[in-house]
Amino acid sequence: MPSPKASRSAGRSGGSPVLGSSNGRYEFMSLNRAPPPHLLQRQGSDPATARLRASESPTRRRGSGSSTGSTGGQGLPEEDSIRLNPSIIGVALSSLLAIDLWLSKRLGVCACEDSSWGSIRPLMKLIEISGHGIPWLAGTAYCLYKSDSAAGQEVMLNLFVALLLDLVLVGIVKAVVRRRRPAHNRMDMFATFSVDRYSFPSGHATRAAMCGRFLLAHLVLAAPLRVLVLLWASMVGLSRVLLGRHNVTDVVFGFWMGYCQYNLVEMLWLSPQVLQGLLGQLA
Ligand SMILES: CC(C)=CCC/C(C)=C/CC/C(C)=C/COP(=O)(O)O
Repeated sequence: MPSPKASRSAGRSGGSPVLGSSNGRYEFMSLNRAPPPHLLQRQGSDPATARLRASESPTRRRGSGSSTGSTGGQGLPEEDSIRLNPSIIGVALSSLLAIDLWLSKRLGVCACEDSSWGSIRPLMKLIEISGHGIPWLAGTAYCLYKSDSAAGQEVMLNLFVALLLDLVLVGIVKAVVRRRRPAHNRMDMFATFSVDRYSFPSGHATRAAMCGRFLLAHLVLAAPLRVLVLLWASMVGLSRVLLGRHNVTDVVFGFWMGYCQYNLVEMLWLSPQVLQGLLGQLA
């Protein structure tokens, strides 16, 4: 008389779904266990699964052939189940990057004058300049010089330091990641550093997010102006993709990085006492 286990196996080979039911109950396959042969056969016929399996570690591929024999189907060694995860993360990352490249190319509608939205390229370039480091540094230095209140000087000096910090941090990440700008970008940007040939993250997006938060937190602005700040920051980010300067992920990460940079600025905030010391040393 066949054992219940044997009859379940027989039922499966008779065409039950991959993660289907036997005796009316669903079964789920552990990632740590080698799949039964009938599942391997099915997976091999599915191109997506075949790609997944091809990216598995050699150890796992070796193991899947012998594990039922050597371990009696009890499972693979711990190290093998750990190695499976990076391959899944790898597939997820490559898919995200493929979507990113495809979407960014489609959205790069102002990349040159004869692009589909090429007529608004000058407007996008104006928005680009509004988020550039030089006008921000020059404007902040001017306000610092003109400010006659201690509170105003404190805010402007901290904004100036924040802008310098942003340039340094973005420069470091760009130099480490070294992601090329999109192929459809025309490198006709105003005043760039050598690291600015790299695109990850968008320096304009980090600046827009950080300065946007800074202005909202430290300037007393009426509601329409607060909305304008948010709109400006969003437009700076969007214009990077429309101009073909960046991929979408460069801008999304840039916004996140700028948001976090503002937290850092708050932590490192230069107090009036420190300021007086600094100004005293300068004088
Ligand atoms: C005083 C001083 C060191 C000024 C340097 C300002 C400068 C050249 C900033 C670079 C701004 C820039 C072109 C960033 C690149 O932005 P992405 O959004 O294209 O990454």
